[in-house]
Amino acid sequence: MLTDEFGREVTGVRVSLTDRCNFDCVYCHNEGLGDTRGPMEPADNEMSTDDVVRFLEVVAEFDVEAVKFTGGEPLLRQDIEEIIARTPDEMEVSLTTNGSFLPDRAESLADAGLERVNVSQDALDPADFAEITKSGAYEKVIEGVEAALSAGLDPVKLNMVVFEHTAGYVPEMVDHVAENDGLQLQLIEYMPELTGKPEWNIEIERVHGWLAEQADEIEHREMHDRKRYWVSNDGGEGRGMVEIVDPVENPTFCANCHRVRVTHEGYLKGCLNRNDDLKPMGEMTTSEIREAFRDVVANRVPYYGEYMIRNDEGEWELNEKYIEEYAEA
Ligand SMILES: Nc1nc2c(ncn2[C@@H]2O[C@H](COP(=O)(O)OP(=O)(O)OP(=O)(O)O)[C@@H](O)[C@H]2O)c(=O)[nH]1
Ligand SMILES: C[S@@+](CC[C@H](N)C(=O)[O-])C[C@H]1O[C@@H](n2cnc3c(N)ncnc32)[C@H](O)[C@@H]1O
Ligand code: SF4
Ligand code: SF4
Repeated sequence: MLTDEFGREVTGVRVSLTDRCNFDCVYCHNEGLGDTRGPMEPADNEMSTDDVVRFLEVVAEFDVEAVKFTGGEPLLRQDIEEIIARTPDEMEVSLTTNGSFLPDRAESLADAGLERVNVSQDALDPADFAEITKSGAYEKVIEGVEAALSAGLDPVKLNMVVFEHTAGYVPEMVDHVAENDGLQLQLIEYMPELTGKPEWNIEIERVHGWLAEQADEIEHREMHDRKRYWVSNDGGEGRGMVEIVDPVENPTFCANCHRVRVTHEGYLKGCLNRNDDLKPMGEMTTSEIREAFRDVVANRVPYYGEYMIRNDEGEWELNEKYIEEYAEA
């Protein structure tokens, strides 16, 4: 297993399979790659099936235990079942999707070897949902979640970005997962770094505080040091798990980050928030990919706490000293 200079073992990879998407969510960071809008047809710049599989075979040699497929909308790729089926057996496979294609694909994805799925769902009302996602596919997403449960994917996590537009929907989403077996909720702190609009931020500590009052059990996940709250619904007959993903300005989160990313164009990327460490794998041989992966791991830094530091006024800013050293290396 490879470990970076900050003692962080790399146990997982996140592979973006496309930057195309059929939604246009107002908050979208597109895994650090900019706009998802554009043609929906397969694009020439996307990694081929074989290249994705080759990369996974290389990282399996380094004992990487898990792969997450994401995007853009990963289910716009028609070969994702093949990619999953060809993923090395020892790796856990998960997927993050907007859910709109799951009604037709959940079964084939599970048959191919998908174990679990995260579905983005920011609201329980079609009009609210449409306002955030700029999509009328609410019913498809609800059907998609049902299809994922019926296909045996476990758990099915609902991803909800908590920001100004959605903060008021948190209690009903918590009740929703408590009432429905097999569902979990991930409340994701809105990240303004790549999208602008810092005015949409809400204080995630208030959500932690509210959940701590509701919860009958609180756990810590090793990954990112995330907190998990077990909450019962209003009537007390259901119980659900709510995890908070709160990376922003959180050195503890970054200190427990164990993932390397790959862009849809096949660039290795050490951190969601950085684009200055990209390494293209396009023309590389397998042994060159091995070396490039070692390099990216060696150059990983916790984004908050090293690449970004607090200045004398207590504000976050780029650590010029670190960047100079990094540029010289
Ligand atoms: N800054 C940062 N944000 C992350 C990271 N991992 C997840 N997030 C945020 O959480 C969102 C949802 O993550 P998912 O792709 O559903 O997966 P996950 O929750 O990280 O992983 P699992 O819980 O293992 O399924 C991401 O798109 C990011 O906005 C990370 O390593 N760094
Ligand atoms: C970029 S999307 C890609 C996968 C798929 N299209 C989806 O929406 O689930 C992955 C996750 O990032 C989250 N996300 C996107 N922009 C974000 C932002 N600015 N802050 C926090 N999370 C964000 C989405 O809610 C989604 O759960
Ligand atoms: S569905 Fe996912 S990739 Fe598409 S716009 Fe929304 S968050 Fe971004
Ligand atoms: S270092 Fe921090 S910001 Fe970068 S990917 Fe890891 S957790 Fe996210």
